[in-house]
Amino acid sequence: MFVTKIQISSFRNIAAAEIRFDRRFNVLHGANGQGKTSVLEAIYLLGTMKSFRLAKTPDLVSWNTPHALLRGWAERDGVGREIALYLGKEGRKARVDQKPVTRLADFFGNVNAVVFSPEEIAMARSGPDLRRRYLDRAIFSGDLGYLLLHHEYHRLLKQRNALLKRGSREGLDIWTGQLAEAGTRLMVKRMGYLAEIEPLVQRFYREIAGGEEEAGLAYRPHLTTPDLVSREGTDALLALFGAHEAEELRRGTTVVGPHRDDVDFVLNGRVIRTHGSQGQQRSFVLALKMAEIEYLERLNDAPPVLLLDDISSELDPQRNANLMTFLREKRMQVFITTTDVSTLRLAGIATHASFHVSRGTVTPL
Ligand SMILES: Nc1ncnc2c1ncn2[C@@H]1O[C@H](COP(=O)(O)OP(=O)(O)OP(=O)(O)O)[C@@H](O)[C@H]1O
Repeated sequence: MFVTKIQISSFRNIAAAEIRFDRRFNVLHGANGQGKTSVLEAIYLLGTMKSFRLAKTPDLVSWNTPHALLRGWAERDGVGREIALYLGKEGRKARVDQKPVTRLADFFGNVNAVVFSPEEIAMARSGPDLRRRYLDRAIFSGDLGYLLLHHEYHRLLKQRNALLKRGSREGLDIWTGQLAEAGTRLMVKRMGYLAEIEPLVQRFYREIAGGEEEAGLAYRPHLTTPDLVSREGTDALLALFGAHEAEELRRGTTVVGPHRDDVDFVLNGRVIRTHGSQGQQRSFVLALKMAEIEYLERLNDAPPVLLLDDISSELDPQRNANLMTFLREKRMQVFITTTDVSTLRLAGIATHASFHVSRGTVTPL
């Protein structure tokens, strides 16, 4: 899977750019705030319709312009696709090969992208929201059914919350039943994904950090346990909703459920959020990203593209070297931003393209 070219107009601080990429390594360098991350963000949007910086559409459109347009040319198994994404007042509209996208399945899968950025490293020490968002994003990228299920769960949650806000018990059981059903399927998928990637995380963690520490991923469904969720069908969630119904009616919102789940990153049985050093936290997230790449490669028979946003400042020379070895072996397309090219170790990478980014202008070197 490769992105061969991208055209950007009126996006963030980039008025207009056309960039032809190398199929292996692409280095974007320049000072802070010049637009490097915006190029990665544009590639990610063409793959997922979402910003990895969690930005809303108006944040993405250049100030004082009505809309932004992104176009990308991607290639997978020798088949080329042209993907276009319009960002404007009416929201986001996509076309693939000039045809409007009516089914999400026609859009997703053309560009699978994995991001590794300082914000991702922060999730090892943050509250549950970032880890849950990471988990959801990682599952979406290989499973469109999960994306649809996630939408369904949140649609039901909104409806149920509207009812709770009115303080009405009428019809509540029906929404509760549907929410428990969608929620349980969501939780089972989360568990399945974590079980698949845990051995990969263990392997990569050992390769990065050396030593005998055992990395683990412990799913923490909100106020229940994984074994209850898998054993009892929807009973575990129904029991939770039942136990909290009075509180939910009082507060006018659904207080339990998978929208509050967490996943613990664990080393030798200890949660690294509270017990890990910064070095362990960084190694862990790096191992997690490598596992995500390996998983997607197995699933699609092709590795995703990797967006590395300014990570050399986060990784020490040894971890940087381990990452580069992994990338050399993977033969995947990589986009990397940096303020300092000297920190990159590109030796052994057969080809690469470099671009200088300054005030929203991208110049090939
Ligand atoms: N909607 C927008 N319209 C115009 N400019 C914007 C918009 N949103 C952000 N900017 C500006 O665009 C620039 C883009 O920064 P970006 O994050 O891409 O830079 P960067 O080169 O990756 O920097 P850093 O190394 O600090 O991450 C910033 O200076 C920001 O103020």
